[in-house]
Amino acid sequence: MEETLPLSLSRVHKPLVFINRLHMLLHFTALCFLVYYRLCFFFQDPKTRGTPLLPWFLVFASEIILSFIWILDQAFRWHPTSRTVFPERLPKDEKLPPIDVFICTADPTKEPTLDVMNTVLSAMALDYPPQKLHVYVSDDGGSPVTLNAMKKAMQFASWWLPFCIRYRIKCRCPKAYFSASENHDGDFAGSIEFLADKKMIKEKYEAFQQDIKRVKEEQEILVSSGDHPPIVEVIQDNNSGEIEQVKLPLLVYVSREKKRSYPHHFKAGALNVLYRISAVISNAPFILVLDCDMFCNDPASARQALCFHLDPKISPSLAFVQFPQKYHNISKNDIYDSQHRSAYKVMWQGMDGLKGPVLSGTGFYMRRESLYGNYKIKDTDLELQLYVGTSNKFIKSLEQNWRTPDSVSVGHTLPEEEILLLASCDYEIGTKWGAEVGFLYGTVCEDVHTGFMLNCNGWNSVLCDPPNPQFLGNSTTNLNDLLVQGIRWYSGLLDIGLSRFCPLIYGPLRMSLPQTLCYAQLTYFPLYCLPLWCFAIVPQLCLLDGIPLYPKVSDPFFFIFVFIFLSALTKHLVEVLSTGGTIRKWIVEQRIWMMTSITSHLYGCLDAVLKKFGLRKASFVPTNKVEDDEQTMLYQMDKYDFRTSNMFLVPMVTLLIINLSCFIGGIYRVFSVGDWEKMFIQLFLPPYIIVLNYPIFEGIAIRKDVGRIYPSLALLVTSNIFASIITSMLYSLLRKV
Ligand SMILES: O=c1ccn([C@@H]2O[C@H](COP(=O)(O)OP(=O)(O)O[C@H]3O[C@H](CO)[C@@H](O)[C@H](O)[C@H]3O)[C@@H](O)[C@H]2O)c(=O)[nH]1
Ligand SMILES: [Mn+2]
Repeated sequence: MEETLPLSLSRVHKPLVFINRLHMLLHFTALCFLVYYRLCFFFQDPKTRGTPLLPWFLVFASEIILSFIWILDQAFRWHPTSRTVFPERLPKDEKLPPIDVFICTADPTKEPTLDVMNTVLSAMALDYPPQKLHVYVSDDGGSPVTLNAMKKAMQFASWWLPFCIRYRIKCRCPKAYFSASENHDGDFAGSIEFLADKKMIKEKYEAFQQDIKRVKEEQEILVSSGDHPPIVEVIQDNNSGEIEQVKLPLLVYVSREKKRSYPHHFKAGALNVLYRISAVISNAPFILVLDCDMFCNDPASARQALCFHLDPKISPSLAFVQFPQKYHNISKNDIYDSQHRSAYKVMWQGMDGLKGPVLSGTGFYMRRESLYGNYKIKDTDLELQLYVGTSNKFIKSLEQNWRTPDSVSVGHTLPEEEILLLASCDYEIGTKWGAEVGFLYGTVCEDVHTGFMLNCNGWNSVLCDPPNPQFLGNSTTNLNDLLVQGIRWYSGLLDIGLSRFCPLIYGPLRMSLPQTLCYAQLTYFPLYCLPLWCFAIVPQLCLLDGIPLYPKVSDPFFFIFVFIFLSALTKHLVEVLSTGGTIRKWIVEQRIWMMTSITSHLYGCLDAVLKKFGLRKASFVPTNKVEDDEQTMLYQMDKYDFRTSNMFLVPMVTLLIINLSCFIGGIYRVFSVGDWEKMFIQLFLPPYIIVLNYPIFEGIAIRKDVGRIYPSLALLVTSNIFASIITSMLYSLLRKV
């Protein structure tokens, strides 16, 4: 009986499907009317139409781009699905497969070593047989600080793991456990023995913290963005813990070789090195990938993921199980939408109902075999060498099942030539690494690209989103980090859209239409910058000059525009509310959409285009993960922290100036001429933009705290000059053409 029970169930949200599709139909019909209205203009007699061609064309083009992205967006709402897992129905521990965990870190100055070690410890403490768990850390900084800290972490693990196991601790990231205001210590909460052990472990953790501090002080932090040799070391398990002797998972430090003259392909390159090295050490069939700032908040994720990977109905074509990214540092109103609500609460569910969610960089259990590319067992050794490189051990691993890693010499820098070969920077030259094998290169959004290609090659994925967050990361909670990270993402995403893997061309023959549209949305939504810039300038300038761009109030088409506007806003509001958000969250998301579109989307697109023409090199600046108390406080108080570069502030301030001045000028003109009926929508637009972006105005004119927009001469002069140039140039152009 037990064996026939399914390991997981999936459920389609039927009422949601109905509502979504009805909304699509209505909204789409209205869009068709809009296009009809705009097109009619071009067939009117130029003398009687009363509006110049250029502004009409610009606004129409913007509406077309918005509608295009809207259509792509609907694919996520076509077939939303969610899943439930039953890990208690899994086979016994002896029958479970081994798992390799990959953790990437790059820069100990931006990624606090203590936090990285907390991630490592939380992964080692997963609820899984320890002899079947192997944790590999990739240190792209090649820093002795990380290596030495790992040795300390291993010592602490020999206390921490037995404690977690004995008292069935739920949160096994020590930092999170000790800083939580309340812990669900379960049955043991009142036990004297537990309390004594907890006190003792807390002291050990404090000592561990001090150790890390000392390690940092002793070794001056040299982040070698330059050259360093490969180092692979298995960390010694002293097993000094006294609570109970338990076996600890294997812990391996890997710093791949770097030379300035060789491309290192950022995180994807680091993951591929781990992928090869782990293949010759443990070769586990499943791999958990974690960013260094994303700890395991619940030890159950491995078993939950196996509910899919071990399900004979799902597993043959299953590449990975993705858990949504969730964060521990989100405030109530989340003024930067740091949690990416729409992505992880709406879009991924939608993709799960198609061919599966896109790979999201961290928090996923990948099947090793799915990254082998198109290799076939019958390939000769020579062919395989051209494919995966010259390491015979690695080639052997392709055909071999997993093995227990007792053959490696623990505690030493691994002497094995072969392992160093696999971590060397020229290993991949002339092979298919990054093109067909492993994590793919060519964009800094390696996750989306790899996930897309897996889906194209026939692999599926699933989303696992249990009520208790399995992983918790650190999200960007200040404007500067948010926008800098945004540039990288949007540039990386558009890279894919502009490459030969453009989803709209590469996808349709390889996957269903809705899934193709989802990927197209992910790669093209940075194009939001074009319509948003247009809507922030063109209707406003036309208002100033009395050029109507929208139907007048008495025109039946007026209601089409009102309907589209309200329908989009209402749909968004309903989604925010139904995914646990508030009306304030809805406003915040609208605002952040505008702010990021005119800044990081724009710069991201420019970056991608320049890269396409070979005028810029790809770069991956890791996000800053050092917590700044002042910044955190501003975020918690819902105050934007405008301490960012003028590169971001100038566009915001410029557009604010244009909107304010055009509104004042426009009102004055409308009152003197009395054509408010014709200009109604254009009169509405600037105050809507200003009110929604009130924090920018407040930041310049009202706030006095550190996070305000400091009215430096450079900022004010540049913004005013930009505003004047845009106004004067466009103003005359829009009237004439
Ligand atoms: O050359 C590099 C650069 C970065 N990293 C690591 O990559 C991870 C992600 O970098 P982070 O700075 O945290 O970037 P985020 O923007 O927060 O990451 C998101 O976006 C990335 C793609 O741009 C994905 O890879 C991540 O999984 C996803 O969480 C971190 O663990 C870094 O240590 C490296 O190992 N080598
Ligand atoms: Mn990150």
